[in-house]
Amino acid sequence: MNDALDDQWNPTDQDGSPHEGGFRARFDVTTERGGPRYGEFNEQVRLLMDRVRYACPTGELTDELIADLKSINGKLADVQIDEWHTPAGTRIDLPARGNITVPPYDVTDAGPDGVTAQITFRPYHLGGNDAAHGGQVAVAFDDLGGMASALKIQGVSRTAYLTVNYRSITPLRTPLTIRTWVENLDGRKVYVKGTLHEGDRLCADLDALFIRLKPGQP
Ligand SMILES: CCCCCCCC(=O)SCCNC(=O)CCNC(=O)[C@H](O)C(C)(C)COP(=O)(O)OP(=O)(O)OC[C@H]1O[C@@H](n2cnc3c(N)ncnc32)[C@H](O)[C@@H]1OP(=O)(O)O
Repeated sequence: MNDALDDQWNPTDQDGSPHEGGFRARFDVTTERGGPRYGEFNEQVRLLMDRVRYACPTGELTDELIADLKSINGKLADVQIDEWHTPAGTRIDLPARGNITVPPYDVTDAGPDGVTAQITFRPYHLGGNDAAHGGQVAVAFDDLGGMASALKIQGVSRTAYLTVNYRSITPLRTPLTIRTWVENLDGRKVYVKGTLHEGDRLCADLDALFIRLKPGQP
């Protein structure tokens, strides 16, 4: 990868400190970065992906959309910073902490005993036949399984394995309940379980292992 590309994907850290490992033990969460309408901005991006997923534009409209998107991407190119200071991932007041790459969830309960959240898979999370893509269900379990691990060990861990059993169809556009909790701790090994329900119906369950990172471990 050349230097220009490397800079594009790894913008310089704002405070110049070296990365402390796979995830930083501490980074500032916020309700302010991106401004008071950042949540609305997130929603527009999600809506864009919903519309793109089901759109069949004419060639002329595709030309117009490319021009519009180039303009938007140009504006965003001017405000790139490192991952530790972006609103996406640190805006704790927004669904999925403002991270549009994760299916939007709202945490309703979180602590050392586990995490409960309401999650809604969007139209753009389509796998097929109006059901959620299995990989998107795994993304949700990874994010919230990682959160359960972090809250239990009060530290950072990485996913070693993540097994998802798909028990029944996971619907789109429907509020679902997702739960994750630490089942067992064995040294650095954090065994996490999880469930995804529509009402009483089990859609999927999780069996995962997270490993607590050693100081400085990438
Ligand atoms: C709040 C926000 C949450 C966001 C959560 C998002 C989480 C993520 O997506 S992380 C990204 C995906 N994961 C990765 O990229 C991880 C890549 N893998 C790695 O970095 C390393 O393999 C890592 C860190 C998992 C383990 O490596 P290392 O720290 O050297 O540990 P290592 O000594 O190999 O293993 C520790 C123990 O775990 C066990 N172990 C490690 N991997 C596995 C595995 N896949 N299956 C079973 N056991 C395993 C080892 O056998 C060992 O056991 P014991 O202590 O009994 O001998």
